[in-house]
Amino acid sequence: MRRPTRLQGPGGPVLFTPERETVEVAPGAVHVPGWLSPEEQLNLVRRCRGWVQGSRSLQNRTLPGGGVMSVKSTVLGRTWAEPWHGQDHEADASDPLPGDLLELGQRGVASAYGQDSPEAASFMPTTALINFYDAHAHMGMHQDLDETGPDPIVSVSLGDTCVFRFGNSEHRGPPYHDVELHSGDLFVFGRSSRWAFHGVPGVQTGSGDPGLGLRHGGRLNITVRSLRDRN
Ligand SMILES: O=C(O)CCC(=O)C(=O)O
Ligand SMILES: [Fe+2]
Repeated sequence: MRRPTRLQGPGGPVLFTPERETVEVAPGAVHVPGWLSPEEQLNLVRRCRGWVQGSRSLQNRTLPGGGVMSVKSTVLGRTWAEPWHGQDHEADASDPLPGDLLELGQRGVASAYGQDSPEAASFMPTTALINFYDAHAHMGMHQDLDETGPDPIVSVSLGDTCVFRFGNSEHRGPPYHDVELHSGDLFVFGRSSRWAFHGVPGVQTGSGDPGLGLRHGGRLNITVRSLRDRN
């Protein structure tokens, strides 16, 4: 877990960042750097390529207020009751979450909160959201409110490094922590941080390993979630 990471500036020198260690950024919000091995990252990128075909292609979604997101997204597994932000396939409550993602989510919770934690025993994810960030994409501060239950959100990063802004549960302004998420990092937020505002102000273009196979660079983010019935 404690290994130094290297950051390649676009066309610039290789910068050495300090050792990165697991940090509980706020109660219940845990950053685990270097969680996935390079091989696991490569496999996950390959799997993502298969998952985002056809009606599940990555698209710039329209927000309920009419704005178009700069991030391209798709959802796998169980979807929200209403067609999701312009998702063009019918919501299907029986869609199974791919087994690799179910297992990824459960492993993530166990790594962040401990194998013996209540969350590790009970987390049964139903849904995964895949986000793709190109050089110009960002995500504004928001709460993840679509899942009504208290289950944690499990987030995995692949490709370019980003700044993940993790705020408070009251409003979208400061105080917040800016956390660098590198390829292979895990970030889990639940418990009293479950409703914290968070966002991605930007990605460091070209910082990802070209060997990952993201043809034009960019960042993939997978969040594994548990969608409960609203009533
Ligand atoms: O890209 C990320 O790291 C965060 C994504 C996110 O917050 C979301 O999809 O709700
Ligand atoms: Fe979110």
